[in-house]
Amino acid sequence: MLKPDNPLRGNYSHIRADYTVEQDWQVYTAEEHDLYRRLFERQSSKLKGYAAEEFIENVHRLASDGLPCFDDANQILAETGWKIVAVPGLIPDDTFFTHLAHRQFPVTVWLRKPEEFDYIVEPDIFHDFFGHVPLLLNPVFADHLQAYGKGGLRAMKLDAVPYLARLYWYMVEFGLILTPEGLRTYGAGILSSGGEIIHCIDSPAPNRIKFDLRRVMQSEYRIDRYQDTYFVIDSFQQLFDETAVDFGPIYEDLKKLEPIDPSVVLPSDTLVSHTNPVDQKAA
Ligand SMILES: C[C@H](O)[C@H](O)[C@H]1CNc2nc(N)[nH]c(=O)c2N1
Ligand SMILES: N[C@@H](Cc1ccccc1)C(=O)O
Ligand SMILES: [Fe+2]
Repeated sequence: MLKPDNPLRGNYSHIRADYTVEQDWQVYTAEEHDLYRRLFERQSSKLKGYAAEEFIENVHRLASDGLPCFDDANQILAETGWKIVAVPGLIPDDTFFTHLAHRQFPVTVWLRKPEEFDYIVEPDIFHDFFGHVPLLLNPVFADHLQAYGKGGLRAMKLDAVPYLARLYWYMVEFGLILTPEGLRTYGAGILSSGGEIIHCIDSPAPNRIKFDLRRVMQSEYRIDRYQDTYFVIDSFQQLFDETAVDFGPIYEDLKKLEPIDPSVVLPSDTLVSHTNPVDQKAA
């Protein structure tokens, strides 16, 4: 569970039963604060015209000089009834779902190394905090994420976690949203990535398909490269409403179907084109 070469490893003297730890903010080095600052500045400069407005306004409210202090962020998050809890890395599914169901978002405490500036295989504090936390301040998205946590516990009982995990992947991590101003992203996996934030909006290569719950939950994904396919919502309210239905019968149907390859476009898919005016974008 711990990252083997994690420089903070020695400070997780106590991992609680719910996999939370103390964020020992004093332990971060000046080099780590500087690295976080550079990651933050690089990503912030790319948000305009690429990130959803709901993300941009809240990322600035949570901004700190260097690594974020979770206690400080929690003062702001009280507004939507969420809080951050510190975790040492990826935690078991049931624990993760339980935290979300209680409006607690697990944020990894350790920061990537300088040589991992552009790419990291597991979530670190930059991905988790910069990518995920701002939208916890959006009331509709915040409610969706709690419902997802409750749905996760239910999916475990129904032997359906892989279907639900695809929803998280294609929405919370890699989701696009079609706003009146143009196509934007709200997915944390994209927002914390220097390359994919531009790619997902501007590149002619990926498929951009209108959100369809069953289609998403039937679609496989790749974790080791830019996505072949992004799914596009019209609003967070749409995401909330269309996932508020009983997934039980849907899981049963999906268990009888073959998964869809992530690079495939089906005749039933509605494609969204990337037609954003260039002059709205960050330099
Ligand atoms: C299916 C489930 O949503 C997913 O695998 C979970 C598991 N544990 C996790 N643990 C952390 N810290 N962060 C995560 O995003 C996840 N994702
Ligand atoms: N409606 C889902 C729960 C859920 C809500 C929102 C997101 C994901 C899952 C169910 O019946 O299991
Ligand atoms: Fe994530």
